[in-house]
Amino acid sequence: MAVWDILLHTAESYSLARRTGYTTIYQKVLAITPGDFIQFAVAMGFSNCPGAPQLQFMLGRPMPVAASLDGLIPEPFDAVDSSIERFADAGNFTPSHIIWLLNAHSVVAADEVDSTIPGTPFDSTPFILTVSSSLRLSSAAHCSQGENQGEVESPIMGELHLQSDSELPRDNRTACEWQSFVNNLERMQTLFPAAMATMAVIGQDTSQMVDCSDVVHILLLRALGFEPNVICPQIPITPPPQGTAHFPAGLGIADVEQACSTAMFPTLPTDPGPATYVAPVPPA
Ligand code: HEM
Ligand SMILES: [Ca+2]
Repeated sequence: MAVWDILLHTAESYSLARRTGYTTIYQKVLAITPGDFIQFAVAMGFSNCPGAPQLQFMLGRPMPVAASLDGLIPEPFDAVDSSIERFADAGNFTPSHIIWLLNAHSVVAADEVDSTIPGTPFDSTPFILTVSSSLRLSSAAHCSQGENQGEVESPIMGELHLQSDSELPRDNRTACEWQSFVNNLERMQTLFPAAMATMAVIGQDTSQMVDCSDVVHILLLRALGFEPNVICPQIPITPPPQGTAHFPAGLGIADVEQACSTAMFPTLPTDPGPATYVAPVPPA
C-alpha cells in the first residue's frame, strides 16, 4: 500500500471521527490523540510541499480535556498589537517568531473567510512553500474580493489577502523581518521549522514525548492494522524550487510599499506575460 493510500484512509478516518466523535475514533482507529494527529498531518502536509523543510514530529500529547477559550487564537481582523500579545502569551513568541511562522501562509487556501469562494489561495503559488512575502507589500490592489471581515483587497486576481497578512508586513516591529525572507530560501528553511518545533509542543511536557520525526508512517500503518515494525519510507522530501524569487506577471517594484526602514526591498525580476491570475485549489 502506497503512502498516499494510507493518507487517504486516514483522511477518511478523520472525516468519520468528525461525524461520530473524536475520542473513540482517534483511540480505536488511529491509535493516537487528536493533538498528535493534527501535528502529524501538519508535518506530512508541509513536508510534501516543494521548498519545505522537513518538520519535527513529537508524539505524546494527551487527550483534550476541554474546548479552548474564545479569543486565544489571533483573528485576521485583530490589531497587530493584539496578535503579538496572543503569541507572547502562548509561548514567549516574539514578533519575529510570528513572521517566521507566517511563512506557512505561502501554502494556504481559505475556505471560511469567504465561503462563496472556497479554496482561495493566500499567494500566487499555493502548492509551493515560497519566500513570497514581497507581494503582501504591494498596494496595487484591485481584486474583486476584500469585502469580508478580516480580508483586504489583494494585489493578485484570485488571491485572498488577510488583513493580518497585510498589516504585519507594514508594522515597524515586523516589517524588516518580513522583508528579510524575500529571496532567502535558506533563511526560511532554517527559521520556519525551528519556530514550528516550538509551537508544536506548547503546553506539553516534552520529557514525556517521543521524537517520531523519522517514523511517522509507522503510526498510520499501525492504525491500519499493520505491524509497527514494518520498514517505512521517510517523510517525502521534495526538492526546493529553483531560481530566484520574482514578481508575478503584472507586478513589480513600483507596487511595493517599502515598510522596512533599514533595508531596501531587493531587486527582483517580473514574470513575463499577462497579469497573474491564481486558480482556486481543489476542495480538501
Ligand atoms: C496572526 C496569525 C494568524 C492569523 C490571523 C491566521 C488566520 C488564518 C485564516 C483566517 C485562515 C483561513 C481559514 C479559512 O478560511 O479556511 C488561515 C488558514 C491557515 N493558516 Fe493561518 N493565521 C495565522 C497564523 C498562522 C500560523 C502561525 C500558521 C502555521 C504555522 C498558520 C497556518 C495556516 C494554515 C495551514 C491554514 C489553512 C487551513 C486549512 O486549509 O484549513 N496560520 N489562517
Ligand atoms: Ca507559495
